[in-house]
Amino acid sequence: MSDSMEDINRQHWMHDLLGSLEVGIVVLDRNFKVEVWNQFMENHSNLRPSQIVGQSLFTHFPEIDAEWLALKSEPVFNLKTPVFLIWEQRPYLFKFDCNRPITSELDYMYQNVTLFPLSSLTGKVDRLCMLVYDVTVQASSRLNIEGLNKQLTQMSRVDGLTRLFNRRYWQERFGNIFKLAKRRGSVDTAMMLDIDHFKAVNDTYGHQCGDKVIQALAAIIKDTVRETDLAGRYGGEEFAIILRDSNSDNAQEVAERIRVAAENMAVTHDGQTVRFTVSLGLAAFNMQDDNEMQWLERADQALYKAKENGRNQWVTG
Ligand SMILES: Nc1nc2c(ncn2[C@@H]2O[C@H](COP(=O)(O)OP(=O)(O)OP(=O)(O)O)[C@@H](O)[C@H]2O)c(=O)[nH]1
Repeated sequence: MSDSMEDINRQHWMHDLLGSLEVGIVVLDRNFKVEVWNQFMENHSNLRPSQIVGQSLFTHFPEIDAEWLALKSEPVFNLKTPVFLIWEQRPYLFKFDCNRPITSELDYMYQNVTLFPLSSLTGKVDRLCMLVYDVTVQASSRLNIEGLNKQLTQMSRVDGLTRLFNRRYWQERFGNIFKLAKRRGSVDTAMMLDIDHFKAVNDTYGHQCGDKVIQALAAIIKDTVRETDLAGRYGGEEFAIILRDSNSDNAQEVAERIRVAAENMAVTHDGQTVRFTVSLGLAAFNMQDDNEMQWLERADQALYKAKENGRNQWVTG
């Protein structure tokens, strides 16, 4: 075979090689004009090399931030070092559809991209090569795991029946609020509340009905407190709330709102209407408290007094 035939032959199988790679290969000049566009890129963009070669990359892909890419490519041209663009920082460079609708919930192909210099015989770098890797499967499983971890963390903090914070997590957060209050002298008020004669609800209507009453009270609490307040299920039918930036007067208003809402709430169970009331104890943060439990204890004492005084009321300790 002659040398020129050998050359053509080589070009032919090199072309096949580039075409069969499951990686995008793009060669760009310093002005981001496309010089090579392989089969992978064609398959995913629906642009044949004849439609894009010789044209600016940005004409066809306006989603690519030209300034940003120029900045990223600087070390490739000037320092002759490769640059890696990872999906965790930017999910994709080319907005290609995800072609794995069954295995992935992601809308677009996630990509890792490598940019490396192509030097001429004289060592000058006038072109860079871009390798585009489809990492949708890896990204999808990583995002799934992260999502599951978030869910697990959430589940470990929240009480299943009421969706309020459970006692363990509430206590942890309460500890931090106390430390902050001690440092800043914040105006926060602790509130303990408990359903009156709840045992009778369970005994009369059954445990399931009791659960519904607990849920109804939790809903009232969620509706009444601010997002910045800390509300948790402290025990069976006992709840604890830290009302942030609330002095005794503000807290009494909140307490009264909860008390009235509970009194007016009708829970239906097996065709029967169940009514209930709550008692509440309040204690504003006091610099003299040595620890958070002393503060909460004052709210608990106030709750005890509210029970003693006849229930369906709030008392400030
Ligand atoms: N349905 C239901 N009942 C619960 C739950 N946790 C605790 N309890 C019940 O709540 C009742 C609490 O009763 P007590 O502590 O005697 O208080 P009470 O009957 O509300 O009386 P006072 O608080 O004095 O007004 C008990 O019967 C517990 O079994 C729960 O998650 N669901």
